[in-house]
Amino acid sequence: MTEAVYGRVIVKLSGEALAGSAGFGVDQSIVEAIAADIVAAHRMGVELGIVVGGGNIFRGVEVSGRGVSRPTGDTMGMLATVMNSLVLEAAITRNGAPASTLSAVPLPTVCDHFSRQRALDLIAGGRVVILAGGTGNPYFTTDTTAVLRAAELDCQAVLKATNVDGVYSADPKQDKSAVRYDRLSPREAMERNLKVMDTTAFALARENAMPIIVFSIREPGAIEAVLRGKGRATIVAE
Ligand SMILES: Nc1ncnc2c1ncn2[C@@H]1O[C@H](COP(=O)(O)OP(=O)(O)OP(=O)(O)O)[C@@H](O)[C@H]1O
Ligand SMILES: O=c1ccn([C@@H]2O[C@H](COP(=O)(O)O)[C@@H](O)[C@H]2O)c(=O)[nH]1
Repeated sequence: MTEAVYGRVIVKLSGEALAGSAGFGVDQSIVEAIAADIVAAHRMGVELGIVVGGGNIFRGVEVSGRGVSRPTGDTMGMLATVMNSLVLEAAITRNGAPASTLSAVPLPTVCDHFSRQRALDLIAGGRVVILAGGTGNPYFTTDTTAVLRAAELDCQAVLKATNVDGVYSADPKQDKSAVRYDRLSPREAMERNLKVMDTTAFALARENAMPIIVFSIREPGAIEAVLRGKGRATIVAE
C-alpha cells in the first residue's frame, strides 16, 4: 500500500460543495461521503485539521449589499462556517474517527475557542480538529484561514477540496476554453489574477512555502488519493 505523501495537513472544504445541486444549505449524502473520505485519511495515520467555507449559507460580501455592514455580513459568514463545522464533526464522528471543533469566534456554549496549543494537543491525541469561524476577523476568507492554520500548526500542505478539478487559466465554469495547470507557483497564480483562491491566501502560502493542492471533492476517495500522491489535482507551489 502506498504511504501518505504528507504527515499532517489542513483540508480546506468548499462550503458550496456541501450544498450539492440545491445550491444552498447542506446535502447530507455529500457530507457523509466527505466524512468517509476524511476518516479514510485519518486511518492512513495522517494528522488532519479541517477548515470548511460558508459559501453554501452566507458570504459576507454578498449579504453586505442587503442592508447589513460588511463586518456584520462577514460575521454571518464566519457563523455559517461554524454551522458547517458542527455538521462535519457529527458526520466524521459517526463514520468512526474522533473529532473536535475549535472556533476562532468565541462561542463558549457551542465549542472550545481556538488556540494553537489546544489544536496541537487535540491533534497529538489522535483527533481530527475542525477549525471553525475563519480567522475570527472580517475581510478574510476561509482559504486564507486554511493557509494560516497550516502554517501555525506545522502542516506540510493545504488540500483545497472544491468543485473543480484544479486551477485553470480562467474560471472553468465561465470559460470553456480555460486551460488546466498541473502545477504553478503562487506568484504565477497572483500575477495571472486566478480567482480560485484569494490573493491573501496565495501570498501567505508563498511567504511560508506552503504547498496548496487543488482538486475536486466530487470524486469519492479524492482526499485519500491526493494523500497518496495520485488523483487529478493542481499543485500550487514554488
Ligand atoms: N482560475 C480558476 N481556476 C479554477 N477555479 C476557478 C478559477 N477562477 C475561479 N474559479 C472558481 O473558484 C471556485 C472555488 O470555489 P470554492 O467553493 O472552493 O470557494 P470558497 O470561497 O473557497 O468556498 P465557499 O464555497 O465556501 O465560499 C470554483 O467554483 C471555480 O469555479
Ligand atoms: O477569516 C474569515 C473567514 C471567513 N469570513 C466570512 O465568512 C464567509 C464564508 O467564508 P468563505 O471563505 O467565503 O467560504 C466569507 O465570505 C466571509 O464573509 C470572514 O469574515 N473572515
